[in-house]
Amino acid sequence: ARPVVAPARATPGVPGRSPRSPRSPESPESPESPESPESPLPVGPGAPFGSYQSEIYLAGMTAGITPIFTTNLSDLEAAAAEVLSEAARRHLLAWAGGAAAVRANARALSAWRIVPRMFVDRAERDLGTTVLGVTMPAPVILGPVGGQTEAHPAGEIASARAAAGLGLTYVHSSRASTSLEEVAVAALTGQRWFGLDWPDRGGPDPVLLTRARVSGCTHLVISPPQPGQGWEALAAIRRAWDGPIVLGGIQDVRDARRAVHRGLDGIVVSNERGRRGPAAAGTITALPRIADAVGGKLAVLFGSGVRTGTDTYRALALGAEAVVIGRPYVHGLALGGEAGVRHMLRTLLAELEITLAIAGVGHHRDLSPSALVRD
Ligand SMILES: Cc1cc2nc3c(=O)[nH]c(=O)nc-3n(C[C@H](O)[C@H](O)[C@H](O)COP(=O)(O)O)c2cc1C
Repeated sequence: ARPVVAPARATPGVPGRSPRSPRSPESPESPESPESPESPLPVGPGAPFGSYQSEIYLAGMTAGITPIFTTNLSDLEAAAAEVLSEAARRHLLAWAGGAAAVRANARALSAWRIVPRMFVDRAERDLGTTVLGVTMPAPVILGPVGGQTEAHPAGEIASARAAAGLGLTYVHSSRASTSLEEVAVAALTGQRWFGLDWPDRGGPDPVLLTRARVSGCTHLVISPPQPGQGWEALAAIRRAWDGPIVLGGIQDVRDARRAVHRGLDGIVVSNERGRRGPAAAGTITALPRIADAVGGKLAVLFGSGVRTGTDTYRALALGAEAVVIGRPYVHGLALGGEAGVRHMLRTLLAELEITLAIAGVGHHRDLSPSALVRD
């Protein structure tokens, strides 16, 4: 069987490293090649997510087409490490020494176990949802990640196109390696939000926010203030942005309540890539209490360490309306450009749908913490 798309690319500038399996002569020129025979079956908004496994099986059986890379998302980071340069690995795999926080997140998530149900007839499953007025085919958002051309030459354009193709929302980072306008043109039909760093005293750059607006970003996702930065900038952000505003980095019930009082429309429960020092507990530990305290008053999203469909299920059961993923789609990008991001997303969504089926749940809005037990 030949691979669907050749592995992303060689690892430039790293002596002694070579891509895992070199591109064969009959492989397409680039992962973005329109001819790349990704699957004989239809893909796109409306394709049932849970059928991806049987699609992969059929494509292999009937056409000799194998998936672009592993469907075991827990192995994705290691696979991406194989094709990335040393510099890219440092930037994309362990962010600013946050490895301890990453491990704590993974440990805390995996401690929650799924409770399988029997005697529940659930033929119909629906992953669709609406978050802050945006209709989504699944509760999964691609979070802001800057500098994505380091993972793959097609960078943010590939990620935004893969998201748009599946109808998922993509958050464009203000530190992206590709401009807002280029991404808008490349992924015109996609839902796009804008990820902004907390501004300095001078307030947000009005030109940047206007460009985000004009290029089609509807919502703002802001990183939390750093030590020494006050809340004053929030009023200026409000004045400069008339759409919904989501604040990231929330880990504490009191901060979540403060976000409600300050009129924010949503929060992301996340640990800021561990930049605030190693977390004592994984971020998921804080989610149930925060969701209890402020759920219904603003949108509660979860965005730290989600790697699989099972992790997504865990976060939804513990009170998140949707999850925000970062590194996993960048690993998919490194391994196969746009097709790699699409494969990663479809694998995660298939897994989520199958996990819901195992748990006997038709829609994730019916999930509650009782759908999990703790080790
Ligand atoms: C290489 C890299 C760059 C990132 N750049 C940004 C950024 O520009 N703005 C932002 O708000 N978050 C940024 N993030 C944070 C992600 O959006 C996400 O919150 C974080 O990676 C945690 O999610 P994950 O565990 O799924 O990766 C970045 C993360 C990584 C790994």
